[in-house]
Amino acid sequence: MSLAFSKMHGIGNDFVLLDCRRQPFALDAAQIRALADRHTGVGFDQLLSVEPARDPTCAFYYGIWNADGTPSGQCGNGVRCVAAWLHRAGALALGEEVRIESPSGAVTIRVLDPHRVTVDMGEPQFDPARLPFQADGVAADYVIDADGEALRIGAVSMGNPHAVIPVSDLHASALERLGPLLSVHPRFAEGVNAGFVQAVDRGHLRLRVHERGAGWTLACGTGACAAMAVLRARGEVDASVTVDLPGGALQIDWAGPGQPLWMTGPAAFAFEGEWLALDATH
Ligand SMILES: N[C@@H](CCC[C@H](N)C(=O)O)C(=O)O
Repeated sequence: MSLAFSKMHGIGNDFVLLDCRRQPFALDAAQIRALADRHTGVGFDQLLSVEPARDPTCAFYYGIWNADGTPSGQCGNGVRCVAAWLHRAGALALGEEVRIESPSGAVTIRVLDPHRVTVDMGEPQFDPARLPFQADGVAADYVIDADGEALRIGAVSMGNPHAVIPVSDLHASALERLGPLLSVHPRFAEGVNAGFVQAVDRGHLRLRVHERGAGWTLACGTGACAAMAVLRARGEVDASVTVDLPGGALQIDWAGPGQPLWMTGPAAFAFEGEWLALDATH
């Protein structure tokens, strides 16, 4: 048996997207890892499925799995690709605002042009229990032990867990060690996406993210939302910020508590394909 797929990316964070609107998603973790293999499979940071909605107020549901086969609750670059894919499939008009359902709840999407999408990602959640992150209560920053080193981090959920670490040098060699170490830090019971952020000015950030389940990626959409939200909650950035990631830039807008956060950026098609090794993985 074979599996038809679309290969897409959002500023270099790459995806295999499956059309599961008529047949249910049926891959197990071993098959996801085989499909994710960049030498013997197709290769992706995340696998996305587009499925019928479970929530009647939403038009579709999308599932998210990391390259290591683990599920996630949210994917910022992925949801823009889902929106562009729905538009190309004729299921979403340009400019139409539609709610779609992620594993962590509904978001609202709008396709601005066939390759640019804006998304209401909901309100950032700072309660440590939402990540989950082991801490006594909500704080602007937390000190955690990373291999004997005391690190100051922010923690926020965008539907998935994020640690945000302000740094003065995004290319410091210590980050290569700290990213993988933080992603599996024991205070984050379900792992965490570790974002290292350098503030250029109040409207401009630079960011690198070591993603839970995928490693260093060229971009992380929820990571950009998380970095902006943490610095905005501290009063260090304005309500509209450009976040530069290794693969490109995202626009993040958040007025503050009680308001939704908007993420705007590109979504690109690479190719359509058919994976022929579906049965060979078992
Ligand atoms: N690349 C994504 C986030 C994907 C999921 C993440 N690795 C997790 O496990 O939560 C994005 O663009 O947000």
